[in-house]
Order: sequence, then structure tokens, then C-alpha cells
Amino acid sequence: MDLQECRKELDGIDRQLTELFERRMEICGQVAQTKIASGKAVYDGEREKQKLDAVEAMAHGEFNQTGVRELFSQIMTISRRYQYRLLAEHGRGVDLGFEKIPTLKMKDVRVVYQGVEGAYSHGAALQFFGEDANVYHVERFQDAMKEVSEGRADYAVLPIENSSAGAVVDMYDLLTGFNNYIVAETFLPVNHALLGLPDAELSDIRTVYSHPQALMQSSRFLNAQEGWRQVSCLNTAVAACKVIEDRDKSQAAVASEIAGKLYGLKVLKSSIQNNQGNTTRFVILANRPIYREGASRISLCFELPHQSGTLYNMLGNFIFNHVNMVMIESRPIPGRNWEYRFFVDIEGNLEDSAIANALKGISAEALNMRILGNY
Ligand SMILES: O=C(O)C(=O)C[C@]1(C(=O)O)C=C[C@@H](O)C=C1
Repeated sequence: MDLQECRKELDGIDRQLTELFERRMEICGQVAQTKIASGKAVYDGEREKQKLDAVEAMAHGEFNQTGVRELFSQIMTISRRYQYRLLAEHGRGVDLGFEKIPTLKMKDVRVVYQGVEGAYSHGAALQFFGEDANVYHVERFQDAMKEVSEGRADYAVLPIENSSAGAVVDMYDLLTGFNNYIVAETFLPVNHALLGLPDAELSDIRTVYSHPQALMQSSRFLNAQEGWRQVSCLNTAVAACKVIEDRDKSQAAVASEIAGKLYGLKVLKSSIQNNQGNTTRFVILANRPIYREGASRISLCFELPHQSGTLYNMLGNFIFNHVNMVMIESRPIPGRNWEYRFFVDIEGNLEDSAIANALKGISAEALNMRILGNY
């Protein structure tokens, strides 16, 4: 056979495959009807395993055996997607347990952040809730989560991702440890300033204090200054505090301008960070599953065993429902070696039927799916 003849033959086979695929889907529609009537779950892992073993046994040679396994695994994934859609049309969608609200309550609320006054989290809280917001701080991320879950604060403002350093991994572990929900996000540009005593000049400076991250992020400017000593501190605000307390004109701190204002320091040089676009994304957390009208991003997490194809299959729920995934992060599950918890952000609103479908699929097929928020 030459190429033309081969292609003609393939066209014929593909026509038959398509016809068979459509017939198969029709039967899957009937399966869905029986499941609507009986309440039985769409996903039947045992039946899928039997099916994959059976088709594999029918095929010849290792390559084809693996091939049909993969093919039928995909066919059944599509079958499930179709069935979820039919179930949703019959009012058997998932109750995601979220309440839609017109706007977030912003007045007379208590807001907690982690760190000290003048830290970037403080800046993020004021940026989102306004300069006069009733904010207070706690020492650790988990303390802030606790303040919200136990109702002492209405909201927590916590960093989740930095444009150059990536995910704040501790936050991901905490999101699953508490029943708090992401209700909004705010992006804060990380602008490090060089702060000195009110009567200091740039030429007086000999020693610079800051958090190691901030020193590193400002390395280009700092290393270009001859003879400057760089000293690490617990955080940027502690550095600012030290400069004001020591009353030594040769000392400076690298911190936010808001820390400068708070501690009465002068900005000797602003925006000294290497990366001018450096931004941190903060999430606003509340203890109720609420989402604003028009919310457009959903964060969720689920667990998967360490087996080939599990993540691929799970992400099929997004692909077949045309849902756009914008972030994925994985974290080991404590106490369960080589099993992972995935954190995924998708675009959409919990009211969209495609979203409901995708989430229904994931909740049925993965372990412990949780919607962390729609904002
Ligand atoms: O047999 C079923 O219960 C079906 O829903 C059909 C089917 C399939 O397409 O073969 C789809 C989903 C189940 O997980 C198992 C099998």
C-alpha cells in the first residue's frame, strides 16, 4: 500500500471508530439514566479496572496492550464527563455548600495578619481594607488562621505566592488544616526602601539590617555600595526598629516604606529591589464558605495516590469541561509517603455548569476534594 492507500484505509477505520464511539456514548447516556433513577455513583473504579484488564487481554503485544489500556481509560473518562453533565441537568449536581453574597463586608471588621507592624502583610491588609481598617497581628501563619476560624477576626490576610520566589508552601499546608475559605486576593508590589534616621544621609551609611530575603532581593544596590556591612534580622520591621533604637546615623534598614512611616525613619532610597516588578499575592480568608457575585477564580485541593495517570485523569475533568487551569502546586501528604495533595486554581464561578461538572467529577474520583474558595 502506498501513502494514499494507507490513508484511505485509515479514513474508513476512523469512520467506524467514530460511529462506534457515538453508539457507545449513547449507551452511556442510558447508563446515566439508570444512575439518575437509582442514585448510584457515576464512577465505578472496580468496573473500570475490569474493563481495562479485559481490553488489554484482547490486544496483542505489549505496545498495543498498553495502547488500548490508555485508549479505554480515556474513553471511560469521556463517558463519565458526559454522565456528570446529564446528572447535573437532572438536578443531581453537587451541592458545593457555598453561599453567594453581593459584596464582602468591609466596614467594622477585624483583620489579622502575620508578622509585625510595618511588615508587607500589614501593607497588604491596609491596601485591601483601607488605611483606617481595624487590623492586628499575630506571630505565626497558623495563629492568624486560628483567629479567623475561632471567630476573633473576621478576616486574615496572608501571603500565598511571590512573583519571583514562587509559592509560600507553609500556607498550602495550613489551608487544609483549617476550615477557612479564600474570599478575595490582593497583589502587593514588594518595594524595598533603604531607611535611615531622620538626620542621616546616604553617605553616612555603613551597616544595613534586614531579613535575609530582603537583603538578597536588594543585592544589586547593596553590593554596589563600597564597605557596607549587611546584617540579617528576624524580619524587615525588626530591622527598622533596631535603627531607630540604636540612634546611630551609620545604620540603615531595608524594609517597606510603610515600616519607615511607622517607625519614624527617612527614606534614603526607594525601590532598591533587583526586580522592579516583584509582587506578592495575598489571600483574604474568612471562616464561612462564601463567594462574591462575579467571582472568577476558584482554588481547590484534592489528594491522589502516587500512580501513573492519576493526575492526568483528574485534569481531564477540566479539559472536557473547557475549564482553564491557571495554577497547580503539589505538597506531600504528612504521614503518607509518596502520596500528594494537589492545589489547583481554575478560572470560573461556582454557578457555572461547566465548573460544577468538573468539580463533581473530581470530588467523585479524587480523595478529599475541598473547594478552598471562589473569589
Ligand atoms: O458501567 C458503568 O457504570 C458506567 O458508567 C460506564 C463506564 C464506561 O464508560 O464503561 C463509565 C464510568 C464508570 O466508572 C464505569 C464504566
